[in-house]
Amino acid sequence: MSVAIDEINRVRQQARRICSRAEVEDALNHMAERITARTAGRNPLLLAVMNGGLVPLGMLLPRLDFPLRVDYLHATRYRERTFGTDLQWKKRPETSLEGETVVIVDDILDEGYTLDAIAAYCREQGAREVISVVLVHKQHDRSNGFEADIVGMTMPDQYLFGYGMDYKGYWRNAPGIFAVGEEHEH
Ligand SMILES: O=P(O)(O)OC[C@H]1O[C@H](OP(=O)(O)OP(=O)(O)O)[C@H](O)[C@@H]1O
Ligand SMILES: Nc1nc2[nH]cnc2c(=O)[nH]1
Repeated sequence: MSVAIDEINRVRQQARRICSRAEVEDALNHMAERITARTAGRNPLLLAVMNGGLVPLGMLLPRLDFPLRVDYLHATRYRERTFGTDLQWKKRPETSLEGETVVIVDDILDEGYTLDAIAAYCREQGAREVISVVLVHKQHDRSNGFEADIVGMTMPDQYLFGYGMDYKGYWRNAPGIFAVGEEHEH
């Protein structure tokens, strides 16, 4: 998809900051404590859900001081748009999941279909336990009912970017969590 860089800059300028960098860092600290309590000593395999899971997992790793391994998978429903459709698998994890304690890490749980399908896949592959972790859980009535085990923050029903979450492929790097203005939501 080609997007005019002017639009990308405008979206950032017009966005509302929902969460500061310090607030996100604080949420990451709490998430790391909960992941540690749940999985330290179990030799877990952490899976980043690319692309958005890259940032929260990268920021969690130095906060987790026990033996663990890291792999990734790539599955996407939004594909750089602001609405989701079918889940497309681009890459399955390389590591065998048989008998593993698997920790799936993603940036956001919105309608729930992405993590639901990934957790189901991990179980089908023989994972011993599957723990899902998200930085953000968005609140609305369109959820499929899937709940993550560890949630950093809950957020209102707006299209968000920053800390892994993109706007048309951009601003995953934004230092905070921002809601795009309504004029850019679709
Ligand atoms: O709960 P859901 O409504 O299923 O949506 C959540 C998913 O949407 C985003 O991924 P996206 O498909 O945008 O791909 P990305 O990770 O490359 O941004 C996000 O990273 C989650 O994986
Ligand atoms: N960037 C981004 N990706 C999403 N995927 C599902 N919901 C969202 C959202 O609000 N922002």
